[in-house]
Amino acid sequence: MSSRIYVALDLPRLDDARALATRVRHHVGGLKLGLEFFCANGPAGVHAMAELGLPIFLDLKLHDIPNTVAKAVQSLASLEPAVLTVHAAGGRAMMEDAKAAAPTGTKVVAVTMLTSLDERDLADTGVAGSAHDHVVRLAELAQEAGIDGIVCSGAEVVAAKASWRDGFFVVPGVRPVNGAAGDQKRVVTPRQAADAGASILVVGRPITQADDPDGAARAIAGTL
Ligand SMILES: O=C(O)c1cc(=O)[nH]c(=O)n1[C@@H]1O[C@H](COP(=O)(O)O)[C@@H](O)[C@H]1O
Repeated sequence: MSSRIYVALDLPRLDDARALATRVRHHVGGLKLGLEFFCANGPAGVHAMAELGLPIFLDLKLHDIPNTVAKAVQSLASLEPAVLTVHAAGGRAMMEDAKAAAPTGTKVVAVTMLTSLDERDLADTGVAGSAHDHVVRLAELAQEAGIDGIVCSGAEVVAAKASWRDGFFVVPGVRPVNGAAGDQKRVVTPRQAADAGASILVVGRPITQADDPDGAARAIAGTL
């Protein structure tokens, strides 16, 4: 079985992203390309990374009116990403239209509550209640909208999965024991994410900023 670890290549330069991916490719199951990479390199950069032969997770976190998101998804369709993100806060119709516009082989997953936020941040945006309840509510909405899964922290996977057995659960905010959290607030270890039932673990800086990215990826894979 291929690794559940997707490395987040949050780098602006194509050459750097390609070099890093080439180093860690035997310890990861896919490559996640996000806003930083896409804004700098565009669709051509995604095509270039796809040549490495690993599944591409295109993390653009689309969030706009349904028509705009659907048209954006159509514009990305030729890239045929394995996974594509939208924001669950965009609502049911936006998620339905995103899924309808996506290629059949692309999993559309909705970001529920960013792992960089805690309950105080949630309150600041006018949302009362716990992170747990917020994620479970948005997971239900995503499921009703007919998309493939959600992005949430490892702490919420078990609860969200209880009513969505075949959902696809993406867990970022993953840190090895004693790893620096940085801007992430809801973190779990790779082992905790895997045990909770994550379909994919997204790991960025613990690999990309390591002195030995290859060794770091191998070590993380070895804990699963
Ligand atoms: O959608 C994501 O991938 C995502 C959602 C979320 O809630 N939190 C989150 O950190 N991410 C992404 O996951 C990656 C985490 O990177 P590191 O914190 O460096 O491991 C980044 O590329 C984020 O954009």
